[in-house]
Order: sequence, then structure tokens, then C-alpha cells
Amino acid sequence: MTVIKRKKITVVGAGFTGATTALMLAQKELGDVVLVDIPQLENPTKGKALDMMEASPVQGFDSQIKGTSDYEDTASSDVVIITAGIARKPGMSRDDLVNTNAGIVKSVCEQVKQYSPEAIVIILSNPVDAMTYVAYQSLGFPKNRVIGQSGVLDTARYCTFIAEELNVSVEDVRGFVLGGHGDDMVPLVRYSSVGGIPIDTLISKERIQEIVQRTRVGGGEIVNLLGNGSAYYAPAASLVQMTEAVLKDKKRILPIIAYLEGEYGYNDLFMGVPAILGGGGIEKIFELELTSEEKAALEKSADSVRNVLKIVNV
Ligand SMILES: NC(=O)C1=CN([C@@H]2O[C@H](COP(=O)(O)OP(=O)(O)OC[C@H]3O[C@@H](n4cnc5c(N)ncnc54)[C@H](O)[C@@H]3O)[C@@H](O)[C@H]2O)C=CC1
Ligand SMILES: O=C([O-])CC(=O)C(=O)O
Repeated sequence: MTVIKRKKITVVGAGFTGATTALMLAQKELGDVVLVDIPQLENPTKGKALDMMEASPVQGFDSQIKGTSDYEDTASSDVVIITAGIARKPGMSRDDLVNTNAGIVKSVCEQVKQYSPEAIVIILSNPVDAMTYVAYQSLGFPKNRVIGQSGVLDTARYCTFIAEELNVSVEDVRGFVLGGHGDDMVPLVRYSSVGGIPIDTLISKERIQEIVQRTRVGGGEIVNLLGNGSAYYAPAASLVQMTEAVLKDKKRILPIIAYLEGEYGYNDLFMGVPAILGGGGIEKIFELELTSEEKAALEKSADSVRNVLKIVNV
């Protein structure tokens, strides 16, 4: 008899982003979820998972959520999401996290490689463009199976601000953010619209520039408000959208961090670009025609990513 098995999703790091992601994945019944943290935090990790399971009768989801520090529990995962690492506090940049998190991401990837060699891996840990590179090197997986999260979140912020500006539904806003996940990211105004109407016909140049700038420092805005950590609801929602695109082979066109081999003129670099995300992971990267101004902005963003890579020490 053929038995159809549920998908298995591992979330490494059971902190703010990891725990929120685990709950959202289960609520959407995308698969069974294994939530992993370090041995010293095994009981709190088990406690979070059990607490989520106890929400399942109320909310009516049948996904299982298991908390653990043992990678054997993660074996043969279809998707692994890595949120392990430290988060920034007010006054810090994402790049300040680089060497602590590079060591953590590398050690996590060694376990992922051993226990889930066929998984598609999505990285959240910051600075995420560089951490996706570290993961790619540590995993040794093909480039289509190593994906970083930045553009879905940055685009979500951008679209939130546009919807607010025009007092329209967020559902009707389309936008794109290219480049690295830092203050030089490149929201593409020319490719932004509401209900198909280009935003530059509806919002003044000055206001658009303010929205672009607010998007670029959107992570910092939340860090300053929270005071003791960084954003987690919208980052978790972004990870869930990417995971859903993979597990349901939806072939969504999403801005994601991909390994570039000539695209946009870049080589041996992970950076945010629009791509088709489906059952094969990154199935195709789209190369948009850019104006000279947009190209210069992308180059500045690529430089910032390269500069972080220069100081990675693993
Ligand atoms: N790329 C993006 O768009 C975003 C990235 N981030 C980044 O995600 C990371 C996590 O953020 P939060 O969840 O808010 O932090 P958090 O501090 O709440 O949670 C991180 C968790 O990772 C765990 N951890 C540390 N080393 C580990 C290891 N070797 N194995 C397993 N778990 C380990 C910690 O014990 C902690 O529970 C940070 O680096 C943050 O900057 C956060 C939001 C958005
Ligand atoms: O800002 C941070 O440190 C966390 C993050 O990447 C974001 O929320 O965009």
C-alpha cells in the first residue's frame, strides 16, 4: 500500500523568528515541524513546541511540532530553515553579527548536511547575504537548494508603506526590492504598481524617495522600537511564503537571495534577485533591464555585500 507522508520542515533556532515561523508553518499545515536549538535550551525549546501543539485543537491544525536539540530528529527534512544566531540591538548594524553568526551557521550546516542531504535550505541569520554564502560553502549543496531570505521581507515593508500612503489594500500593491539586505538595498520604483497603475503616477517623487528610504532602514526602525532584538512577525511570514512556494511547487516569482554566476554581471556572490521558487528550489533567476541609475545603486549594494564577505572568518 502506498502511504503518503507529510512533508518535514526543520527550523533551526527557536528564538523569536524560529518559534514564530514554526507556529505559522503548522497553522498553514505545510508539514510537520522540528524546532531545534542548542542543548542548553532543550527544555525551553520542548516547552515552546508543546505550547504550540496545545494550540492545535483550538485552531484546528494537524501538523506535529517537536522541540529538540538532537539533529537525529531532523533527519530527512524536505526544507530546513536556519534562524540560529544572535540578533542586533539598537546602535548595531547587521554586519556587526558576522563572525559570531558565521561560526553558528557553519556548525548548523554541518548537521544539516549529515542528516538532510536532500533538503532545500533557507537562511535567515544575519548578515544574511554573507550567511547564505557561508551556508552554501559548508553544505556543498547545488546552488538551487541554498536560498537566503531578504527580498520577501523588504518588499513586504515597501508594499506596506505604499498601501498606507495611498490608503489602498496591501493586496493590490506590487513591488520589488533588489540587492543586499542592508541600508543600500534597491527598491525598484519603476516596477512598482497598485492595481497595475505605476506608483510614480500616483505619488510624488519626494514621497516615493521617503518611502524608499524608510524601506531601506525598515529593519532598524523595528530594532529601535523593540529595544532588545529585531523583527520577527514579518520575517517569519516571509519564510513561510518561501517554504510554501517550495513545498507546493508553486513557482512563485519572489525576490530571494541566490548564488549569482554572471547574472546582473556578478559572479560568486549571493544577493537578492527576482527568481522562480518551486519544488526545485531556485528554478530560474530573472534579469531585469536596469537604468544606469538603478545599476549604480545595485553596484553600491553589491559592494556592501562583498565588504562583509571580506571579514568573514570561519
Ligand atoms: N534575513 C532577514 O530578513 C532577517 C534576519 N534575522 C536574523 O535572524 C537571526 C535570528 O533572529 P531572532 O530569532 O530574533 O534571534 P533570537 O535570539 O530570538 O533567536 C536565535 C536563536 O538561535 C539559537 N542558536 C544560537 N546558536 C545556535 C546553534 N548553534 N544551533 C541552534 N540554535 C542556535 C539561540 O539559542 C536562539 O534561541 C538573527 O541573526 C537576526 O539578525 C531576523 C529577522 C529578519
Ligand atoms: O534588522 C535586523 O537586524 C533584522 C532584519 O534583518 C530585518 O528585520 O530586516
